[in-house]
Amino acid sequence: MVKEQFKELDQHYQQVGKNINIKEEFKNNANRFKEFSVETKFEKSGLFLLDYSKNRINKQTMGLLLNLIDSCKVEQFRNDMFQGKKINFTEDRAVLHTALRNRDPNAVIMVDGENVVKQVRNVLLKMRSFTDRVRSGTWKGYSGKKITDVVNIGIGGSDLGPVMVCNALKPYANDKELRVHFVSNIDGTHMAETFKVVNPETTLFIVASKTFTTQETITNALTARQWFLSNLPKGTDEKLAIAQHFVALSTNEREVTKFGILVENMFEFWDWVGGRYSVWSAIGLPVALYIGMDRFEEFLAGAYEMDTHFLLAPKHQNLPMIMALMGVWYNNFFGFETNAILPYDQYMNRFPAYFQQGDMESNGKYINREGQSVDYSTGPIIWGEPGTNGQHAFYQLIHQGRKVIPCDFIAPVESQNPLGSHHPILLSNFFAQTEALMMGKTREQVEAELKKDGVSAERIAEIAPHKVFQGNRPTNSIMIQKLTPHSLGALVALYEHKIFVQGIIWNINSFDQWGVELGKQLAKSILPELTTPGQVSTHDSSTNGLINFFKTHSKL
Ligand SMILES: O=P(O)(O)OC[C@H]1O[C@H](O)[C@H](O)[C@@H](O)[C@@H]1O
Repeated sequence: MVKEQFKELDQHYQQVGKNINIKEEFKNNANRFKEFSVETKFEKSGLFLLDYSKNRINKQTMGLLLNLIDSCKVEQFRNDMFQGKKINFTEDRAVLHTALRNRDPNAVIMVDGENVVKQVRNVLLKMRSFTDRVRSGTWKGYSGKKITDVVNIGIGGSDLGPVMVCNALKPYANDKELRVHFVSNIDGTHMAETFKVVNPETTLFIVASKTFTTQETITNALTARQWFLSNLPKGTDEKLAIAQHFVALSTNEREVTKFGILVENMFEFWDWVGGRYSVWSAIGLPVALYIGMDRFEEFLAGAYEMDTHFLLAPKHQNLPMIMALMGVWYNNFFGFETNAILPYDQYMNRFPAYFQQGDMESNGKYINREGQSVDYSTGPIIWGEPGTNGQHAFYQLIHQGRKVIPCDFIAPVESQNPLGSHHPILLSNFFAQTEALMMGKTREQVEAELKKDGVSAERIAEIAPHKVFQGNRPTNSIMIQKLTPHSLGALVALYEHKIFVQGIIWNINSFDQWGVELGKQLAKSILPELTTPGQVSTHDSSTNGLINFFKTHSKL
């Protein structure tokens, strides 16, 4: 099906696209930046600039790419999603992270006969009352002391979002008053290292799990409970102490109660919230505790601004649509397999990792909506690190490697910490990198430079080829005014919708994650084999060999 829509683009790629040289395009078109950039000012999130002019596109490419929005019915699917239709059909679920951040006081979104907006707002009120009490110190630990540390126990979508946002919005928190810690890995080290730095008297544990059956999270939570109880002074009421120190974020009330957490200490969300889209739900509680509920709601409001833009902006000015189309162009025509996300803001250090899950779990699929294998490429490999650290690590390959890596450069105009000239230096690197990647450096330029430095002709012949840069390496540049709760919300929503548009174009369901299940099932069957005596012979010889090596040499 998609092949049909790709036909014209494929022809264009063969005849024109694959030979586009961005540098030449700039030479021939003084208006290129204007034509291939979108500048918009959101009321609350402030300025957003997407410069996509340093891509291997021309006007015709853009026209054909934009046609995909119509031919793949992106707008219809988008509207279905916002209205709560069950577009996640393999799980028979609506996909409504947009309802979590809908700020319209009169909004009504019905799922199975219930107005979900009402449910969302009730939980937000409960979160507000709780966070206010914890932050002000009215909520007390078992010994009557104020909570100083929050430990979030969760994994995947129940971890990465809060981690990323707490890091990004650190300037809005007060670490002297309240610190947040995240434990995700089943490796006992993660929990053990956290125990070292918190005091049970003043620590609040949040057990965050949509299903409340995830092995890692439940094991970590049981360990935390045991540690907590073993530290209680004799004679303390254990049930009461647990109620003061353990809360749950989940859709599964039965399992939460079974664990021993009171329903009144459970913050609910629903099956129409995908794990990797859940930071906007009760899963955001650690964020709300860390920066306060007002700021958390600003984060929601920023996303709502991007949602509205995604719904209303014409496609040629629609930020998520344009970003999605750039990705499709490289993924499906040039065959570029990865996409680097490079935030030039230290606070955004977990942003690439967050969208590794967001993108790769959503679009890492080879079965289309009709249940057939696709014969074109789908979700890209997402990776990245903050600039300028990445520059001193892996940019060599981006500049001179055999693989072409389309990159997203992201930076705020204003720094949260404008120490001396740090910010201009940081941004000069951002601008220089995107320019260098596109312009490259010719043999002539290299030779002229070396000659000027007095290098001998013989030596020039020897080293010049190594210093040549082909250029023509594509980048998107995204600039915002400042990293605030609002603008972060908008940025995250921008990427979420980019992923959505790509999933529609690739005709896949971006909202299930069956691929994660197989390993989980196998691990469950292997666990008892590790603790029963004797050699294992039920697997392939490699897996048997590994298990038996472990059994022979471990002290279990
Ligand atoms: O929130 P939970 O139910 O504990 O799930 C945590 C994670 O588990 C799975 O591995 C899924 O692939 C993720 O999408 C999910 O975020």
